[in-house]
Amino acid sequence: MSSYVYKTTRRGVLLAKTVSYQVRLCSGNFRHLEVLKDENNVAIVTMKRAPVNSLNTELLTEISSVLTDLEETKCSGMILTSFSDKVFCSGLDIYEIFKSKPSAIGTSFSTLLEVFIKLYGSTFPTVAAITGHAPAGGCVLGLFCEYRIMVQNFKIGLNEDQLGFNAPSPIVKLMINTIGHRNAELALTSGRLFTTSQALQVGLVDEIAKDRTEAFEKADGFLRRFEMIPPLARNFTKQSMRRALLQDVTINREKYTEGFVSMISLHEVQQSIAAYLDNLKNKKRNAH
Ligand SMILES: CCCCCCCC/C=C\CC(=O)SCCNC(=O)CCNC(=O)[C@H](O)C(C)(C)COP(=O)(O)OP(=O)(O)OC[C@H]1O[C@@H](n2cnc3c(N)ncnc32)[C@H](O)[C@@H]1OP(=O)(O)O
Repeated sequence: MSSYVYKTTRRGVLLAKTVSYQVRLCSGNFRHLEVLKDENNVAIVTMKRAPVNSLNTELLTEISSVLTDLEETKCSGMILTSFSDKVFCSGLDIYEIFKSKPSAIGTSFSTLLEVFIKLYGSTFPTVAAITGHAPAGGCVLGLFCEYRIMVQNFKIGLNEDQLGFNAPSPIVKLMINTIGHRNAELALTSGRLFTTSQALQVGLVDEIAKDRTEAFEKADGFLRRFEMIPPLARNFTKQSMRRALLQDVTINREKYTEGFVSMISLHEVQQSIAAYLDNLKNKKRNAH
């Protein structure tokens, strides 16, 4: 697995080969995350759960705990990225929702909602540097951030319908807020995965990068936009734009979790997930 080092430039971060100025966050000891901060208090959070950053409860809990830490240490911005140059995040760990106990499915989903509340509602600006594919929960993580920069020639989208279940309503709303009702309906009902350039066209991502380095330069550029904006004003505006969805998920977290568990536990849904997994394995076999 590659280990990346980030070099500080002006107020942001650039991928670099040499060790430099940044400080490693000491407050957490993470198995699946690397968290670096530059001298301007910008955090680079790199998911590194090989091979494809599938979101199991452990990784989600680590993300949640980093977000708490970043709030407490008054972080001035965050870049969320992946160790991989092929996959940003492959979504929820399918093996935690396939043939699993309802309690395990519930814990995984409820932790995802906790991440939503902290990431979508963060006081600091957030940007996803999407260095590879981002299906389902991978796209969801990107949507929780304020801005998405995606490396060319990958796929992103909410393909839940392909797995046999529907995307819960908060994420449908978030998708509508991002790409509009018509595009969201067409995309969600077919479980569509967009190529990077299609995603840009529809507004699912904000910028395209040719590679990881450019994605970081652009992420840095996004965070620098706020240098002259008083953080308090920025945050009030952000919270007012996001309040309705945040309140809904905060108040109804248990209800949404129960709904997700019931849906995933249905026999037909489990059968669809099994077929989807077979298909994934066959694709891999045929590729070799
Ligand atoms: C307000 C908030 C509301 C939130 C609502 C959220 C609603 C629910 C959200 C999400 C649901 C989900 O995320 S379900 C998961 C859906 N994920 C996918 O459909 C992705 C499936 N994977 C792929 O398409 C591909 O693996 C890939 C494009 C991501 C990578 O392809 P690549 O060719 O590089 O790698 P492989 O396919 O060979 O995979 C390698 C290895 O990883 C295993 N794998 C892949 N994805 C997952 C996964 N999601 N969970 C667990 N494991 C996964 C794959 O089986 C391979 O394993 P083996 O090497 O053992 O065969």
